Amino acid sequence: MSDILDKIVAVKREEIAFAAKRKPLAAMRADAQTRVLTRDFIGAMRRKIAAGQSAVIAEIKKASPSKGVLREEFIPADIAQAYAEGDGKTSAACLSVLTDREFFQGEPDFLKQARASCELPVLRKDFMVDPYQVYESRVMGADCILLIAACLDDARMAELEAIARSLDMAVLVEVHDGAELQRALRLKTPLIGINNRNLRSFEVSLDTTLSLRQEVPADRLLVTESGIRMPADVKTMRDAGVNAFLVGEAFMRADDPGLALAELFGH
Ligand SMILES: O=P(O)(O)OC[C@@H](O)[C@@H](O)c1c[nH]c2ccccc12
Repeated sequence: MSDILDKIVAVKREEIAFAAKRKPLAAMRADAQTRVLTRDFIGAMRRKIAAGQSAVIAEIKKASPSKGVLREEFIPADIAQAYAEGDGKTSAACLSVLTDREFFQGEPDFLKQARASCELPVLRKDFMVDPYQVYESRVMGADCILLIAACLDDARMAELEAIARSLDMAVLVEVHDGAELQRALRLKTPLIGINNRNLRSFEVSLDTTLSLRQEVPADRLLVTESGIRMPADVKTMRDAGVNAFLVGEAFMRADDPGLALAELFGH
């Protein structure tokens, strides 16, 4: 267990084994297959961009392993509504909800509550390593899942993507370096996230996106993730042709996350 990512993955495997005792894979899969209608995650992003706006995936995250608790009063339904409304002019395209308990103090119920309180498509933000979690995501109500390239080999990544697609969920594949990006580009999904935060050291640098962006083909939708805090950060990205963002902490620390979003992205 050399670093935090290995530790997280180990905990995930334990959680999956435990959950599968109560509800076996076959039952979870069958349940997932009865669910109807996801919300169009990629469409919601593209619509914002087509309107000349930034496509913001606004995150609902109580705590993080690097920063601890980010927000004391934490009511996912209220935060989701605030994001969906913004200031009436500038608002979120989609939501991201942390469901990991151990490291981010998240819960599956947070996703359900957030999704029920608005019309935005929702990304389940967790560490996917097993098909079980993909079926479970669909049962939770997720419209999109995150696949972190650093946690997955090629075969597993493609397998999890195929399951997500078969269940009508979108996939955001997350990378942090050129090698991971090349692996991600072999998937079918157009949604490529470049995480400015190194998940092993927690160091954040917006140069991660700026230096990798040219390697992302124009038919993919590049999402810059983490460390976006100021209007100047947004401008730097937009000037570089990056129009999609995943933002958490800057909103979680604000009294009104929806107004904070409008302040950061309204221009
Ligand atoms: O809070 P920030 O710096 O705005 O970052 C949001 C998001 O990118 C970050 O929460 C994140 C990106 N990839 C992840 C993978 C797992 C957990 C969390 C993340």
